Amino acid sequence: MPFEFEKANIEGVLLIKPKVFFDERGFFLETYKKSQFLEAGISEDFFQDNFSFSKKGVVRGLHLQRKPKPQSKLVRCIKGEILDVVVDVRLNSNTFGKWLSFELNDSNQHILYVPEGFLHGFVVLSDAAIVHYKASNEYCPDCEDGVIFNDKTLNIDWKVQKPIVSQKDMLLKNFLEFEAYK
Ligand SMILES: Cc1cn([C@H]2C[C@H](O)[C@@H](COP(=O)(O)OP(=O)(O)O[C@H]3O[C@H](C)C(=O)[C@H](O)[C@H]3O)O2)c(=O)[nH]c1=O
Repeated sequence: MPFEFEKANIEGVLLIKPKVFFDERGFFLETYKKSQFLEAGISEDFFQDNFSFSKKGVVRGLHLQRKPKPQSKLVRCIKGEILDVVVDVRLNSNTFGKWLSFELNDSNQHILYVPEGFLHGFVVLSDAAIVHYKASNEYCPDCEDGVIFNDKTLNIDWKVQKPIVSQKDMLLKNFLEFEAYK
């Protein structure tokens, strides 16, 4: 089976480990397969692919889209290394406010499944990083919400000294002001 699905310590979050086929030319791997992902419980369709390039120390996030266009995501770092962060903000979740971080890089080729109802962000640990991810709904600016990356309540360890953050992300609200996802 080309994929291994590993349950993370928050219900719903999956770390997906593709099988990499090496040969004298280089390597090949599948990065998505409907039938296997369905078996693992990822039944939704993905309607948009995203691609971002970021320099060392860049933090993107913490973002989510609310209904009517919520997004689950399949996140992959195709060049370099990122620390990918997810925060459970689902109403009545017993892990509400809990966050996890995962090192995704072009060596482990790991893919992170981020369900709806999670804030998502990442920081670039390598000189630069290219991130590709699938989203289960199309971009909806009016549905966007988020929390500032360095929120004191969440106290996420981003592992970089001088994060590079967009002006937009610097204006995101604190976690205590954030309305749970329902
Ligand atoms: C997200 C998005 C953005 N844009 C446009 C809007 C802006 O003019 C420009 C940059 O957008 P933004 O600064 O929101 O990009 P990121 O900070 O990388 O946002 C992403 O950051 C974290 C990691 C996420 O998980 C989300 O997918 C997404 O919010 O691209 C689009 O045209 N389509 C889109 O789907």
